[in-house]
Amino acid sequence: MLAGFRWVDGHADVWALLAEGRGPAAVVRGLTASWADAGTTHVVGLEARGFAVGGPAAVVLGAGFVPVRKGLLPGRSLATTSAEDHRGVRHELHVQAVPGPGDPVLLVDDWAERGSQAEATAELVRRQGAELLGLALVVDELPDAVRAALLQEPAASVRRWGAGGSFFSGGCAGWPGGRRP
Ligand SMILES: O=P(O)(O)OC[C@H]1O[C@H](OP(=O)(O)OP(=O)(O)O)[C@H](O)[C@@H]1O
Repeated sequence: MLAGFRWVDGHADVWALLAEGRGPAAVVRGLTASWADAGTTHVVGLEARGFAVGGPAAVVLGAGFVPVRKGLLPGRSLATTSAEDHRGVRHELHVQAVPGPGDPVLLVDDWAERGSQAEATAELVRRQGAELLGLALVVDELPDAVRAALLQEPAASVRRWGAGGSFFSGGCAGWPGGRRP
C-alpha cells in the first residue's frame, strides 16, 4: 500500500502518494496522530503541497487553517523573504495575521529539505506572538542547525509521518522507491 512515493529529480514527490485512493487519509492520519492532544489552535500550511496536507490536518485537529503564500494575500498580512530553498530560490512568503499572542500553532508540510521556508514561516508565526508547537512533516531532511533554530519553544518538536518516525527520514527505511537517490 502507499507505493506512490518517489524521489523525482531530487524532489520528494508526495503528490503521487496523495493521488492514491488511501493516500490522503493515511498521510493526514500519520501527520496528526501524535498532535491530537496538543491544543493546536491553528495549522499553518506552506503553498502548495502544505495546502494539500495542511487543510485536512486542520480539519482532523479541529484547528483553523492559515495559508502561507508565495505571493500576496487579501487583507492585512505579514511578509518575509526566506533564505534559499532546495532550488536555490528565495521566496517572499505572506501570511494573514490570524493567530494571536500565545496561540499554539502547528506547521504542517509535506517535506523540508534545507528548512529555509519552514524557518521563514516560523518567524512569521512568532512575529504575531503565537507559539510554534512544532512541525509535522512527511519527509524530514532538516539540517540539525535548522532544526535547532526552529525548535525555540521548550516543548516544540519535529514529528515525521509514520510510526516511530521511521519512514521518510534520511534513508526512508522500508519504502520501495522511498530511498533518496
Ligand atoms: O526545506 P526547503 O528547501 O526550504 O524547501 C521545502 C519546501 O519545498 C517544497 O515546496 P516547493 O517550494 O517545492 O513548492 P510546491 O509545494 O509549490 O511544489 C516543500 O513543499 C516545502 O514547502
